[in-house]
Amino acid sequence: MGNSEPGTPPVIGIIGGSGVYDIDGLTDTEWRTIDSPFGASSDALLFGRLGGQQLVFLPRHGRGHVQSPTTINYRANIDALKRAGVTEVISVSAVGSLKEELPPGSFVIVDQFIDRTFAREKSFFGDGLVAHVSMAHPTCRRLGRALAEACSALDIPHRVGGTYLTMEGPQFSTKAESALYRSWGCDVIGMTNMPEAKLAREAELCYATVAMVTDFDCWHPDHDHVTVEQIVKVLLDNAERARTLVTRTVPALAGRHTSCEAGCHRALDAALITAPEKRDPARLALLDAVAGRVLES
Ligand SMILES: CSC[C@H]1O[C@H](OP(=O)(O)O)[C@H](O)[C@@H]1O
Ligand SMILES: Nc1ncnc2[nH]cnc12
Repeated sequence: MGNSEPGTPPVIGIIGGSGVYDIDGLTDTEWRTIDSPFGASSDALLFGRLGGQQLVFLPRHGRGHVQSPTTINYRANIDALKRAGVTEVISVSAVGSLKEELPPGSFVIVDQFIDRTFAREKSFFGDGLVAHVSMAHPTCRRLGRALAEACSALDIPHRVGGTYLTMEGPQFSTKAESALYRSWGCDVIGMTNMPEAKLAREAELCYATVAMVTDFDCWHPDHDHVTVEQIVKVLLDNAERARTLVTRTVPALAGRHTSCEAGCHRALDAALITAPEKRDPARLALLDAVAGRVLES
């Protein structure tokens, strides 16, 4: 089960988005299904090693891209990663650009989100055990720094920091929506990173997203609408660079000997509000992995 106490070695989880259905260069690989009380994860998890580092990969939409952004079981995915021992999660995602200066091919190390999704389970907690975690800084600055350094070393055009608007989908935005999100100052748009980032925080996992721009959405005067065909053309090259980026980033994360300096591994310290004697045993049983650290003490 997940363990992020000081001194425990990191286990890096990679959630691969559109176009990223495997990771190159892993040794000792095994696809393993992890049972979760929250249901079925998008696919089995690929366990392996990269150099000396233990790594667990999950294709967000399943191999062959069979799950839509709305039907992905985000809770099962994060719970399964936690049960697999993962301590930090790198999310790789295709996005549309809402800024002229972020053309297709650019990478953004996202540090903020706006959540416009409305048809998804967004919390592990609820009646019987209520918790409120901070989402002021939704990504881990340490993971973000490692990703940015790897982008620089690989000469990948990238921006450090940016706001990712999560829409419900699966249809792309209307022009009016795209203009609205631009007026809010958002940088990129996608359909998956919420509630994923919220759930990673509740599960006390470090989380950072590398967003790979595939298109200009539909606001751009020279790009009247988005199509999957256009996206896939850019996606294949982006996905190849993302795999290289992950390979380069993972060794930099291997040397952590204390729990995350940004506090991700202690997100539940001040989050539970339900009185101990009022907690629902059925809810507690679901939370053995996600909240075991704070429930056992
Ligand atoms: C294939 S384009 C739309 C699809 O791609 C993004 O998914 P992911 O974040 O998993 O790369 C976007 O959010 C949509 O789900
Ligand atoms: N324009 C866009 N809108 C939403 N999700 C996307 N994923 C890739 N491009 C996108």
